[in-house]
Amino acid sequence: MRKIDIFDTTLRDGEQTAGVNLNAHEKLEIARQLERLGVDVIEAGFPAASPGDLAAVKRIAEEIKNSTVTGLARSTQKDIDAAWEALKDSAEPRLHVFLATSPIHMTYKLKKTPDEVIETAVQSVKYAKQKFPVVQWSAEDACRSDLPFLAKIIEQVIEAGASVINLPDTVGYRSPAEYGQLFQYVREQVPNIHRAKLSAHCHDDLGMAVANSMAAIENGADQIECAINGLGERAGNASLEEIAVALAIRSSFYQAESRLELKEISRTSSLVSRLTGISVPPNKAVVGKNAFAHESGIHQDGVLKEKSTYEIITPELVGVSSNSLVLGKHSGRHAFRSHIQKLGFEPGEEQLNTLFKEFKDLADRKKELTEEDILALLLEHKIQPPVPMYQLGDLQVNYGTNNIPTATITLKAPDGTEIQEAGTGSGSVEAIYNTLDKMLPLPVHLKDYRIQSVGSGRDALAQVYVLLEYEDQEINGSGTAQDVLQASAKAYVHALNKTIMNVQKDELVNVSL
Ligand SMILES: CC(=O)SCCNC(=O)CCNC(=O)[C@H](O)C(C)(C)COP(=O)(O)OP(=O)(O)OC[C@H]1O[C@@H](n2cnc3c(N)ncnc32)[C@H](O)[C@@H]1OP(=O)(O)O
Ligand SMILES: CC(C)C(=O)C(=O)O
Ligand SMILES: [Mg+2]
Repeated sequence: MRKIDIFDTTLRDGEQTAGVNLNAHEKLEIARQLERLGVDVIEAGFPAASPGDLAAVKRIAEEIKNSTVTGLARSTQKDIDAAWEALKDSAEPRLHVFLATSPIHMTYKLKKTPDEVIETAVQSVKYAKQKFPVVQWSAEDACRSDLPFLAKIIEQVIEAGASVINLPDTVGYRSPAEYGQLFQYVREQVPNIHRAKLSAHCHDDLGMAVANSMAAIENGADQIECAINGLGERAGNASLEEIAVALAIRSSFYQAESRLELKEISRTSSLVSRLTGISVPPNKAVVGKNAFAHESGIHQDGVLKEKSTYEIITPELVGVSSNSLVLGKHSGRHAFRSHIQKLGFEPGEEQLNTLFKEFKDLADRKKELTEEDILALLLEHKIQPPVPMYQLGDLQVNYGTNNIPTATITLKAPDGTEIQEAGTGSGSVEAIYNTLDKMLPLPVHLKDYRIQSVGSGRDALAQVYVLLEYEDQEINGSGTAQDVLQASAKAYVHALNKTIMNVQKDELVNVSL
């Protein structure tokens, strides 16, 4: 199996996404997460761009030790000096220096002849090599360059000391087959290419950045440059998460793998989305909120019977706790039954048919069915969850920046008696959950906690979902209230009630219609 180096450019090309501007603190936070993700190289910025970017790259280079840190520079002494200033204290100082090689760029942008471009490239690599042990050289717009000229300049920059050669598809122009051929051509026509690693850097203007990167791997690329959530100039770069998972799932086809900690992917994507302000489209592969959501009845039935029928990636692989079966107008009876069973309801076959018909009618009228809608449907039909149920009574939470958060809770037991308890936690929600654990001691473990608003506006309801682990089962609970702490308590009590019901399953009484 070949090892592919993952070169992350979220903090450089990714930051070139229109509207994105990260400060040094935010960049450092992302760099730490990229290190946890296990990327081989972090391109932390463009030190000559601004004093702020130089300082950010310097901070990252000083702190990050398990990934190599690099920075970009034009082929000028000033840019290379700025990069050295930023990177000299990193574990293995590495420069990324570039110069355009296509006739369009050389003529109109650089206003240089091809010979002048070769001379500039060679001089910049030689200058960089006096400082940096590792120099990566990029032929900007390689994909629209004259091939013999490209081979000639690559040979000379390797001679000058470059040990990584990048062939960027700067404007996202090539098809996968063509991009693969470019790698083959360079490998065959550049006599000293064995002295360098070959790198791919693809843009998504025609939606082919990931496919092109994979084609480069098939044709001998050793390193792939990519960005979290596919961020980058214009339509963005190849997205790291898609390449990483494609390599993991299809490693036998590509005969290659990365060293990434894939379970960090979801967390990394969320962090980058939060700090850049660029949200991830729901249908985005691997990290979109729908990537593991099944909506249609036939798929849901398949997944309930055997997940691999419709899942080639397990959610756990990339750090997502579980898949989800979304109830909507395309859902079928199997998913509907499974959903209401998880809510603690056990309707008979006839009840199920009536409920399912009403559910379909409702789904035709509403875009998205919430858990509250389903509960309302069940209660309308007087299908009661089996007893016993504990009900949340009084809830009081004491919180102050200098105090230990304390919760005092009253629960109404199924026999009508009231129990009261107080407890503390490191935050208000934890104080509530620690108190409830004291009141209803069960060997449960909180696996997931999510909060969202129902609708928008300052008066929107808070909806909390919790997922508890009890022995080998997962039990969810939900609660809705105007106040987030009350919704949190309700969700936990809901899940604890369902856990108790599971414990006492034999004694359960189903109330019929
Ligand atoms: C494909 C890519 O993603 S390349 C990276 C793109 N990223 C960025 O540009 C972000 C950071 N850039 C910046 O902050 C600024 O552009 C700076 C500080 C680098 C330069 O700013 P300025 O000096 O004001 O120049 P400006 O950006 O307007 O123009 C670019 C100049 O660099 C030249 N240039 C472009 N690429 C290179 C290169 N690889 N090597 C040397 N010179 C280059 C251009 O020809 C132009 O030169 P000119 O002024 O003689 O016409
Ligand atoms: C600087 C280079 C590598 C680049 O971002 C590109 O060509 O797209
Ligand atoms: Mg780029």
